Amino acid sequence: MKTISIFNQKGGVGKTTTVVNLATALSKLGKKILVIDFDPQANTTTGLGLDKSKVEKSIYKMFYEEDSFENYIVKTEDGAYLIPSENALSGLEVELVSLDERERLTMLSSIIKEIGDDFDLIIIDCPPSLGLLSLNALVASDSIIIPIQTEYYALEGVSELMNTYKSIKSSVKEDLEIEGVLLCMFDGRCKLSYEVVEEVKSYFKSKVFKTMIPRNIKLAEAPSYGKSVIVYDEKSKGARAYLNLASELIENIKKESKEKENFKKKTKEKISEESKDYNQELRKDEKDKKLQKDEEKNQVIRNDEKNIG
Ligand SMILES: Nc1ncnc2c1ncn2[C@@H]1O[C@H](COP(=O)(O)OP(=O)(O)OP(=O)(O)O)[C@@H](O)[C@H]1O
Ligand SMILES: [Mg+2]
Repeated sequence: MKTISIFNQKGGVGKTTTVVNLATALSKLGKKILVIDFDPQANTTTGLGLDKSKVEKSIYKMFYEEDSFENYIVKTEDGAYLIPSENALSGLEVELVSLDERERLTMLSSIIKEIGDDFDLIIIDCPPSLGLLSLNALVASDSIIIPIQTEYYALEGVSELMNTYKSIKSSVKEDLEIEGVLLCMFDGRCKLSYEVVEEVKSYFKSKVFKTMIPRNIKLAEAPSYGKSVIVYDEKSKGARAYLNLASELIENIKKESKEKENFKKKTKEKISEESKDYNQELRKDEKDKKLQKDEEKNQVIRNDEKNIG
């Protein structure tokens, strides 16, 4: 199981649209996906068909109640599972401040650990800020997907975002990875969009997903029906783009885990090779010592014989 945060402190770049549609697309491809809406705006919650004013068992409540985690998970009509949010979650930011530094950052991690290995993937929607809610989401994640809107100020705030990422990596979560950078709301008729794509690629290099999300009216309409675009209009460009992204992500994760396995295997082989060499050397050393001792003994005997003679 892997946990991925969809993160960019800039507002309106396509985080929630990506969470809702990527999660649904992955479910459609047979994966068991849990979405955690960790934004007090609760747009993912409504986008997946729930009335946020009627939510009782939200992620916010999970921080205070003793109930078992299954009771907070809802199966959405679009196929993914969801732990919903509610506006009251914004209060958590203030409440976390009173905790000690480590606990303040690891509260969501502890909750996710309880969920265990029930899902193939957990996807977290983050609020548009670098506050404690986002930091908790990053610390709880194995990797992040950074959606970037292909518009004039696309890279604005990216250095701040990268500084936050690096500071989390060097303090609490050494192995936090960038899963990929996703170009959103791409407009093929606009020259500027192509320029922004080049700019983002020269900054993030191979980390940029091959799939780009086009600006598509169906993507904007679907949330008002409480549906993902995959269910709202499966043939739309938006739906196809998120289905492609889901396949690309699955391939990347497969590749990554193969590489990790190979690395583990190679390290194991290297260790066993080294210990073999070491044992051989040890045996040779012992043999040499024994030969030397034998030689010394023989010398004593020879001397004795000489003396007797
Ligand atoms: N590819 C797209 N084509 C058309 N509209 C889009 C697309 N992606 C997102 N939108 C629309 O743009 C707006 C912002 O998108 P979204 O809510 O996903 O951004 P966000 O990063 O989650 O915002 P926030 O920072 O407020 O949480 C929404 O109205 C959404 O419907
Ligand atoms: Mg959002």
